[in-house]
Amino acid sequence: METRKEGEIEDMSMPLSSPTMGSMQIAGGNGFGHNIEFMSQAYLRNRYSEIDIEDYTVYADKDQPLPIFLKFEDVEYKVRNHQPASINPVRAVMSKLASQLNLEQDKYKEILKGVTGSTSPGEILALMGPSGSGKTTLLKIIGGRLTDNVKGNITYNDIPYSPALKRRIGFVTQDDILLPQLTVEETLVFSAFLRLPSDMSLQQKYAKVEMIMKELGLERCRHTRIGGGLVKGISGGERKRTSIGYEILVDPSLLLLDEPTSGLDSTSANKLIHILQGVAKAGRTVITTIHQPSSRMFHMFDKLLLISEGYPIYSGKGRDCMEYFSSLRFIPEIAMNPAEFLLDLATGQVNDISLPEDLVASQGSVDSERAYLQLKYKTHLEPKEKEENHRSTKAPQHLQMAIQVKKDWTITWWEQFTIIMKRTFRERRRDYFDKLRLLQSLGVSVLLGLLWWKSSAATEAQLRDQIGLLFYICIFWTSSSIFGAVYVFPFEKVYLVKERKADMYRLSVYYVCSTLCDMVAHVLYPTSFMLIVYFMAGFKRTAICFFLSLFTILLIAIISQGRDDGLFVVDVVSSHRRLLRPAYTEIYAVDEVLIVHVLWL
Ligand SMILES: Nc1ncnc2c1ncn2[C@@H]1O[C@H](COP(=O)(O)OP(=O)(O)OP(=O)(O)O)[C@@H](O)[C@H]1O
Repeated sequence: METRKEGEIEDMSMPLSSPTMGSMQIAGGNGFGHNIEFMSQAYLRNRYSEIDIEDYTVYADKDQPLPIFLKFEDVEYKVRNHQPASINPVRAVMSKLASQLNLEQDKYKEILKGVTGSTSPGEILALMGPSGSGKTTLLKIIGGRLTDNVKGNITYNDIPYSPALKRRIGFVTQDDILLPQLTVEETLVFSAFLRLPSDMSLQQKYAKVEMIMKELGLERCRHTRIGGGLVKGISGGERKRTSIGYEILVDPSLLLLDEPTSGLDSTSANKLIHILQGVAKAGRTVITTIHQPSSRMFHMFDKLLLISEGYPIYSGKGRDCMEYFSSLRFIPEIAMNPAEFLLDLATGQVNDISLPEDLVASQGSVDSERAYLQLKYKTHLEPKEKEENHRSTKAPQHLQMAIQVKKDWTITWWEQFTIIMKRTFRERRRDYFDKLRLLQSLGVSVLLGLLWWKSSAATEAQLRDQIGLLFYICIFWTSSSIFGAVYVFPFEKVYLVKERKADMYRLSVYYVCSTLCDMVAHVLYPTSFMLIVYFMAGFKRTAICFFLSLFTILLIAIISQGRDDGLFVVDVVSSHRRLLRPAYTEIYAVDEVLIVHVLWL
């Protein structure tokens, strides 16, 4: 899809009038919960079917959240069942051909089987359903993170997804991807500095972080490391709240949350949903998956989509769902939390639920109850949803255009560089000053020094001996740098992928910062190594010879590491990454040959 520059659209779409929702600027920029009241009134005036174009002129300002009216219709998604690859090339080609011609339907697993719905700014849409029903998958499709094998129609202000939307969508994933060595405060501050508009002062950005931490109850653990894996850090609930803070900090227009309340006690979960309500009422569209909300929480959702094995069985207003199911004669026989009742229906566990007579008569099994509910959804609710989607007025043209506008970077390349540089250094500094690493480097240098103790280059055989040592040193520093990158990158890959999906910074910034930061280690260790081995081995004791040798080794270490970082970065972003892998070994081989030649000369 064509993406245009912001300025062009502003000129084309409408004359800029002064914002009619003045306090929204505060909400978009600095405020968060304070002007919710005012915003909610503005949005109540502008429900989907009665969009007042004048009221939206404010979004021409790039820092304002753009209202996103989301519609999805007949969304289907399937994945290919894993099968061992055939070693017979003819069979492999046939299988590929058959799959392309759709002849192998049975080899696909259907995850979503026609989901329809819609949601508007100011609303919270809750996706409910048992584990494995397809909630996360739907959320990922809506967030533009799953695109292959997706069928159906998903529109944002009546326009299909485009990468221009990346920076308008906040996605809180189930597995909270946060850098483990940073503290909670550092995590939020770096995110604020990277993503909040440049016209906000540093104080305002700090104040916003402060406010989010207060709202989410993160003050007590602000100086605690995030942790993860073997690093001890904050609790699971605090981690979840930090992830949410990380996303809502930048006021995304569309906020998607995957199980935000998992790991929280019921009071914190309620508080969190209150916060999400505030975010929604301030003009954002919020979609959240949720497993088992308390009845209090349940009533805070504006819309509900109940999914059972990839099929929707209810969609509509949360408060109407009990009425809908009782109209179908599904009535709880004991007092039940509505969420519990809905999940029982979606899983087919209907022990304490009275069933409609026609279903009882047909000797209901678990599957027949679900099939019954799916059928009822298809006949009663789906046509209504589709009709509503089609009947509702099209989003105003300027909103349609604005959605295609790629937001400019909030800060310059240099500003991104300084922030990412600081962040990378803080994240990796423990590795750089690792005692074991230092011990290894010094140990090897002393060992080599002893083996080549006071060697001389008087005869050809002795010279060859010294060249052997030089060769060993080159190989040692090449492989050390490779392993440095191999150990760091797989861990950082998930963060890089996540942040790239949110379009947080330029890829070149990440690459330059990663390479420059690692230079700390690639200068410190080889220098101390060379200081020992050079003099113990009795190489020429002239300043020029020493510094040239040191310079060569530093160059080898830095180039090896920079090249590996580069290959890994390309590996992450390239769609032809498999083709790259054979290239790794070839590049290394050519590299080593070059190094040896340089040394010989
Ligand atoms: N790439 C894939 N390959 C095979 N199966 C997949 C793939 N992605 C998802 N699935 C399957 O699709 C189903 C739905 O997964 P999804 O993560 O959307 O469920 P969910 O409703 O979010 O579950 P939970 O509440 O446990 O997170 C699951 O059965 C899962 O195993």
